[in-house]
Amino acid sequence: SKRWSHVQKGPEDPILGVTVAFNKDTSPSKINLGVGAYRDDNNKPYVLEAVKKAEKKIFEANVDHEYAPIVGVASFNNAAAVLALGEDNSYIKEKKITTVQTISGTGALRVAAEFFGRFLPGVTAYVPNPTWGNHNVIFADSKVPVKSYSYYNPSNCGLNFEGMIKDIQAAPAGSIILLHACAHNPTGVDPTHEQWKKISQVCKEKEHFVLFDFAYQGFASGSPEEDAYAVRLFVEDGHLIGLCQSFAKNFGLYGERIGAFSLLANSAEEAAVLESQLKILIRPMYSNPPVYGARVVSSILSNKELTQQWRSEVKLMADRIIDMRTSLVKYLKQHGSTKDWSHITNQIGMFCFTGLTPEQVDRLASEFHVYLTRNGRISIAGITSKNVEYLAKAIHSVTK
Ligand SMILES: Cc1ncc(COP(=O)(O)O)c(CN[C@@H](CCC(=O)O)C(=O)O)c1O
Repeated sequence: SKRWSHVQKGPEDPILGVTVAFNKDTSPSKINLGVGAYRDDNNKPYVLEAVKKAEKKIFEANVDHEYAPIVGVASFNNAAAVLALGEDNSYIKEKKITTVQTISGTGALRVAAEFFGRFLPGVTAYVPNPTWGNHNVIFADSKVPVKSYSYYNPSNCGLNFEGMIKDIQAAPAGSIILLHACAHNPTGVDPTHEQWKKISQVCKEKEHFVLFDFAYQGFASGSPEEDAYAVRLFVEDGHLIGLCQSFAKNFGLYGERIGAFSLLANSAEEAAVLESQLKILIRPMYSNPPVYGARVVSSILSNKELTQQWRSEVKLMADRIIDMRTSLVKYLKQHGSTKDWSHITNQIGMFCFTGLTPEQVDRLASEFHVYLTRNGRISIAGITSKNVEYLAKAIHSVTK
């Protein structure tokens, strides 16, 4: 039959497609700097000890496999909100917040976007330029108009703060402003504390709705509290924020698809109304979320020792990333590069926006078997003490 003959073959995803190309490469010196997934110094995925201990407890508890509620595992939802907002947050204490478990961070963003499409009709979402590629598509597929605000300054590989403020001020009052809470993807450039205060003030003046994408808590600086600085500042300043959380990177639970979406409200009654509509939205989308990842995260965060173990491990991951940044710059200099690579160590989190052109990126793949996204973003986690010198030589070769 000709039923599907009109369907066109689509392109690979710009990020996940890099792994497809990497897997096809047979060179022993190939390096994958594409997908933002942590690897240890042996380039292996890292299963946290805290996760292994939690899994043992879950196994020994002989749990069943019944459905979770539409909103997910309650103990996880509460733990996720407490981790982001803090133990003594008044919205949590007064139940002026609704949190639903989602299919990881992507699912949190999609549920949020679908909710805005229904209840903020015609309101435009503003995302940073550049941002995680999926942001634009998630809003577009949810029928939420999406535009960009200036964010990155290519001339110094830093923040275009003036441009960001100007664009946020120029957006129609009450727009949706998406902010990366920490470890901006793809640039690795975060506002300073002072700049966050100004951004908060401008969003308040314009009565914008602020949606935080919080995909790397603990992973950026090594401190979950430091990484929550912007989120907690905005709540302090009175913003009733939306919050999308991913537990993929900071708990190493990528494939378990564990995330959360929270909305702060004026009252417990309003929070309950919002939750009722979130349930109506989720039910026909995926009905209810998978329980395993929620059980692992809530087992860890409800246990002092496991939480302490997690904190030390997320700091270990963050510190290794920071070490690789320093090491890459050292070898670039050692191998004769005279360019300014200070942005590699100034930037924070999983990614570095190198400034490499698409043509230089193509050469790294074809001549040196080094794979990264064409916008010049590298996932630092793909760098190890064994391949960092080879990488530095390759980057120097294509940039000299
Ligand atoms: C800012 C941001 N938000 C949300 C997500 C969604 O992560 P979940 O796995 O759905 O929780 C990512 C993951 N971005 C990484 C991982 C690969 C991908 O999904 O693109 C990346 O950009 O490489 C992200 O970087």
